[in-house]
Amino acid sequence: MSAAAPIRVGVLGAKGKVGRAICEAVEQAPDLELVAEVDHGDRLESFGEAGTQVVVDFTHPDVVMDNLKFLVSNGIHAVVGTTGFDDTRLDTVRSWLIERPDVGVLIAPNFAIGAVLSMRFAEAAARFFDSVEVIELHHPNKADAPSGTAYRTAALISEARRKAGVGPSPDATTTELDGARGADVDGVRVHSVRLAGLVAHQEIILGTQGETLTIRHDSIDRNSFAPGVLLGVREIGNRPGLTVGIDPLLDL
Ligand SMILES: NC(=O)C1=CN([C@@H]2O[C@H](COP(=O)(O)OP(=O)(O)OC[C@H]3O[C@@H](n4cnc5c(N)ncnc54)[C@H](OP(=O)(O)O)[C@@H]3O)[C@@H](O)[C@H]2O)C=CC1
Ligand SMILES: O=C(O)C1=N[C@H](C(=O)O)C[C@H](O)C1
Repeated sequence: MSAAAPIRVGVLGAKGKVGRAICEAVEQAPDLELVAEVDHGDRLESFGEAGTQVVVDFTHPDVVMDNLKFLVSNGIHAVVGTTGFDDTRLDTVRSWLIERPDVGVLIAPNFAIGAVLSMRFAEAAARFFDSVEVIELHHPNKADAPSGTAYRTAALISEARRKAGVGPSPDATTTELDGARGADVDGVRVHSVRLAGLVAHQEIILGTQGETLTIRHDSIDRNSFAPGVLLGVREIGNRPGLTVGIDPLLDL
């Protein structure tokens, strides 16, 4: 019996920090073939010309919607790590997919397995503590703040507390310098640190009577995102429609 043909993979943002790590990981995977590398100024049409089946996008929040629209309308599956997806954007992607029910799109705020688990742990813990705050820490070249992971973490925490009937975190601050208490994301305070030497890190701090719990994840190398991305590349052809987060691919 002959082995299945390798999946033909393209990378958008191929010269970027994460794009480079993904190209390397695809090249090392025997069941995948890197057939197109596209970066700023290159033509998206080269994906079609190369017979690309799945494109991985790690570009910029300002351009990712145009990229996705092109991929979906050309019948190419997409695995997207680029941030900036709020509910409105996700609904727009769903509306494009109605026209192309054969296409799968996976959008994940974080492909690192530890980061996904840390969000789940925070979601589970959220209802047992009076207070919860999120601190995300990244390299200083990051375009967006808060991080996509922090948005997702805050949403999961907020929903878990709402379902359990837990009230807002206590906070008696009446006088503050703008920004001192971070951003309010779904009722959760999120603090963004940008620091040379860092890659991608997040702490969720929970507190209640006489105890605190800190859940911390550190991506110390961008190859931490590769296993989750490759899992998405292998699975997305069998998952038409929109999948948000890699949780269902991990049976979480
Ligand atoms: N979901 C996840 O697990 C992760 C998500 N991310 C997200 O991925 C995105 C990229 O991060 P990172 O690699 O650090 O960023 P980089 O800036 O290092 O890389 C982005 C690359 O995309 C290129 N680019 C910009 N516009 C286009 C375009 N229209 N078409 C093709 N290429 C383009 C950039 O070129 P130029 O610089 O010339 O503009 C650059 O080479 C961010 O949104 C980040 O938050 C990052 C890590 C993990
Ligand atoms: O820009 C980054 O670096 C990262 N972006 C994603 C985010 O905004 O959450 C994922 C990870 O934190 C790295």
